[in-house]
Amino acid sequence: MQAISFNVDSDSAIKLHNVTAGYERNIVFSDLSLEITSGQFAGIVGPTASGKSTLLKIILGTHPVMSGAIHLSTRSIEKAPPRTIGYVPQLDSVDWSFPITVEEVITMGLHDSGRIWPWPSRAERNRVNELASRLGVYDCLRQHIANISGGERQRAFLARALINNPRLLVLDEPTSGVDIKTQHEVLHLLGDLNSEGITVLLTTHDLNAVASHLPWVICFNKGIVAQGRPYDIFTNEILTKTYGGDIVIVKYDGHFLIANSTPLHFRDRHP
Ligand SMILES: Nc1ncnc2c1ncn2[C@@H]1O[C@H](COP(=O)(O)OP(=O)(O)OP(=O)(O)O)[C@@H](O)[C@H]1O
Repeated sequence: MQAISFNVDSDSAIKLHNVTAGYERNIVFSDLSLEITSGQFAGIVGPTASGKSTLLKIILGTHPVMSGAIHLSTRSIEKAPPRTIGYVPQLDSVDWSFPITVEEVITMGLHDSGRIWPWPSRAERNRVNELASRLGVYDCLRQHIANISGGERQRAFLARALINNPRLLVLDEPTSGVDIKTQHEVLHLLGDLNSEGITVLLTTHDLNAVASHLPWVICFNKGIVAQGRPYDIFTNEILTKTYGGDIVIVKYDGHFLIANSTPLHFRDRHP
């Protein structure tokens, strides 16, 4: 049963109430309640198969919930709700052999309601060019999507997600498969979009990127383990509860670094 409503008066961008979701007989999470306030920049972290993508899919409405309700805000999205959510999929799931240029990828994000012709209008073309310039892929517009770098692909898909001026941006692992510098650039870009008023919700496996770029984190493992500011939430206890592994947190001078195992030589000296 899918129960999604669009709640005009709420300050929440997303509200889940007692949601149970999964696949046939595999219930991934049950009775999940979660609220993401409008204007939030939040990251969901958790081990593989913990249900992060499933959570995004039910928010996007591409996967049904088994029970419970989802409320999405609002103000600007009453007329065409789903299209005001921009979505960037996990790029691992994209078939790069598909014959499509960067320009076509971005243009595909345009919804076709009310359009007389199947091709973009001059204004839409200008918007594609403007977004491609802003995201640094203007020079790649005519190139095949297979022939650009991982960072450029991430930016092209981000441009596609932004083409309808969404108020909510949902991204599945935008920091995977790119180098550290590109990860920082992508997260800076998302921070800039967030400061322009777009609510951003993403999943990632990169705890250090979350720690240094995001104001809010949700530790998730088939349910919410904890949520809050990374500095408060990334404790040994919470991360061990989330990942169940050997996690080391080094805090120094207001900064911190998270490693997923203790180096062997350190273990030998500190058994
Ligand atoms: N289409 C599907 N059909 C059946 N089971 C699925 C499907 N998609 C995911 N699952 C199962 O649901 C569970 C949660 O998967 P999900 O993809 O939400 O996890 P995740 O936290 O996003 O993992 P990762 O970090 O590896 O992307 C897993 O056990 C997975 O095998």
